[in-house]
Amino acid sequence: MRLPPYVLTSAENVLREIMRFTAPADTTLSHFFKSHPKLGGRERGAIAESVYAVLRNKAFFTDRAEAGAGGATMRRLVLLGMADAVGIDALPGLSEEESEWLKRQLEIDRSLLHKSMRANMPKWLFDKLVEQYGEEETLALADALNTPAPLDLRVNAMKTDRDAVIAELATAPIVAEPTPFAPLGLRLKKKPALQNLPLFKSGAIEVQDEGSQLLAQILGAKRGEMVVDFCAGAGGKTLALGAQMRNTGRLYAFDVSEKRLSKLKPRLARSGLSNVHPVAIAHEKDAKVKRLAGKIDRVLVDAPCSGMGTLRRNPDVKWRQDESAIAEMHEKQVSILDGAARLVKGGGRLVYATCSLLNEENDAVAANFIATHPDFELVPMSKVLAEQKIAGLEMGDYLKLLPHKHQTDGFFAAVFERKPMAKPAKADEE
Ligand SMILES: C[S@@+](CC[C@H](N)C(=O)[O-])C[C@H]1O[C@@H](n2cnc3c(N)ncnc32)[C@H](O)[C@@H]1O
Repeated sequence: MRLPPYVLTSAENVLREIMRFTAPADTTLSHFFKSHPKLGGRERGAIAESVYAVLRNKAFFTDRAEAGAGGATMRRLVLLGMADAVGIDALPGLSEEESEWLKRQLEIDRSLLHKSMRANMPKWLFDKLVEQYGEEETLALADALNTPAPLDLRVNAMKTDRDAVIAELATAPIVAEPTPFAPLGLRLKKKPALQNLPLFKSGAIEVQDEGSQLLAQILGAKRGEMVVDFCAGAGGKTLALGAQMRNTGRLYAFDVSEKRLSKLKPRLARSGLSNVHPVAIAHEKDAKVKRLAGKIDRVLVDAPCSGMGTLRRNPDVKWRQDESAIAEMHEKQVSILDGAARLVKGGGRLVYATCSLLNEENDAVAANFIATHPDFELVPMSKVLAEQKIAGLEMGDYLKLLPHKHQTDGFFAAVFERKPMAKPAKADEE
């Protein structure tokens, strides 16, 4: 069935705003939908999907749209996005010329394109990835990053188990399969609205990428421990950690953003957890952090990062940043990790994690930490995965999840253990 003609104009308007790259695409889209309450579900879906298709394919689509004759470039860009998202047959009011042009563009064999255009990335990012992964793997990685992510769920083990959730979803009917690595993960075949399901309202499920679930798991938080989620944000990993601790012990959720922490509150209420303590801090050296120095069993630093591992969901991120932003991130990450490390007690663990694919934000931060913190040692990821009984992931020192290999977002993690504190000498004790 064809979409109504105003869908194309709406998509054009919102895309024009998003392509100024002054705000995240999902924020602009959600403002747009709020101010256009009459748009129906199918129309909203088509607008959002076409905008994301343009952002994923921007290098190629812009080249094609600019080369096209007649009419405005922005309309051609939207036509390419819409055709990609919903198919040419659903597009309303195309002139014969537009229809022919669109068909020709969709028939282009993209494997013959220049490599960085095929990867649909800014050149600086493509070059960085090629340096790290080589050209062939970068293209495979780019293909995966330019494909929409599946919808993953985490089952809240405090409330139910995976088999029971699969059975209840099937009555909706929603098809879900266990994720390959995370023991509480489910992957859905489609992207149904979940908010009104009793499973969601009761906190039995949360939406969470399998990679994020694994990051929380490798912290290895146990019952009764003192744990800090240093960059908790809206608490995706906090909720997983709290359940892992079986709602015992004390789990501090720190973040510098009160706004993000406030989004944790309703999720906490649904989850049934009462061991979580959200704390807004001013910065990583805040007195609230210092007060807990040397007292914490496990600290997770899910650091702010470029987010290049999440391009399947946030394709605008690659167009909104440049190389200088990555260098700034590195400095910030080093400082946050240093601040968080003070919390860890002797024998305790510190996990540094990002959703970036770039060495500067990952290996380089971990290497800097080890070089400047002789009281910590690296725990090889192969050992951590074995401890957690996570099978099927071949890792060396670090966790490196890659969309084209593991079907997760791109994630990095390093685990450090603080050496036991030296006992005070006898004379000191006396
Ligand atoms: C990758 S996000 C965290 C996502 C979250 N852990 C989750 O699973 O949903 C990084 C977070 O770090 C926070 N942040 C930035 N600077 C910080 C700092 N100096 N100390 C603590 N948190 C910080 C940001 O506000 C942001 O919420």
